[in-house]
Amino acid sequence: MNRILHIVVAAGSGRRFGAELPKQFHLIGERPALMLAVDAMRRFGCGGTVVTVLNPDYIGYWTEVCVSAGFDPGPIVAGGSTRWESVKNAVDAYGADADIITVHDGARPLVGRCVVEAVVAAVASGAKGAVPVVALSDSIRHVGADGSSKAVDRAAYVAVQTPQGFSGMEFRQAYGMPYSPAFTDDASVMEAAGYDVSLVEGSPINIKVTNPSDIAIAELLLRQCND
Ligand SMILES: Nc1ccn([C@@H]2O[C@H](COP(=O)(O)OP(=O)(O)OP(=O)(O)O)[C@@H](O)[C@H]2O)c(=O)n1
Ligand SMILES: C[C@](O)(CO)[C@H](O)COP(=O)(O)O
Repeated sequence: MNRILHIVVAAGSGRRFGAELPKQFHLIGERPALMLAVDAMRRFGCGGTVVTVLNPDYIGYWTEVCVSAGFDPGPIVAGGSTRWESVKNAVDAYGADADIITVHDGARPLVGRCVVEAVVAAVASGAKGAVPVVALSDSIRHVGADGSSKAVDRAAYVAVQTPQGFSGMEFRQAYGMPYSPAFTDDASVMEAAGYDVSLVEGSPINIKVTNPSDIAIAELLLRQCND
């Protein structure tokens, strides 16, 4: 049987969200976004341990929120100043013997069963990495260094979501390599280490809370999911 580690990264400060309380702690309906994200990985993640990565300044706060909601926070790891460092800290602390490691944004509270299971199944079937993607619905332009822009073929691009899943051995090796500012997600870390990543179907509902208006959108989507 595969040993699975799910890492939920939630150590960001939410600069674009712009509130004093980081976005992952804001309520979506009745529960904080992070609680929904952790709960989804527990329910849909095919077993395994769910570890949450937090800024050390918020570990006490989050533990209190969980206790008063009767929610088990599970293992918590201190994050770093980049998403890459936050993931690395969790891999170093809990990933030594995991066959499959997934990483999910604590700011994606609405991830559903189909997406999580598709990611885990792809890795369990031999993919070194699997990422959920969705088609783009806006037109896309390439912007040059001089500010000029040119339309590009949007069919050649997809938008990437989380959770992203990986074979444990290769993931540990990839996260043993030096940091690059080009790493925007875990698939880019794996690719830099020479591994191919497979695509699975994501979901338009699996949005990342990034700007304040995303809270209202997430609440509407959550209500729709529960109807
Ligand atoms: N040092 C960091 C930075 C980000 N994250 C997490 O990675 C996910 C995706 O990052 P993003 O949406 O960029 O969150 P923030 O970094 O908080 O937002 P911003 O870039 O607007 O500051 C979030 O769940 C965030 O908490 C993390 O664990 N550690
Ligand atoms: C990991 C991610 O959510 C995949 O789309 C995304 O790359 C995070 O980007 P951010 O700039 O840290 O929000």
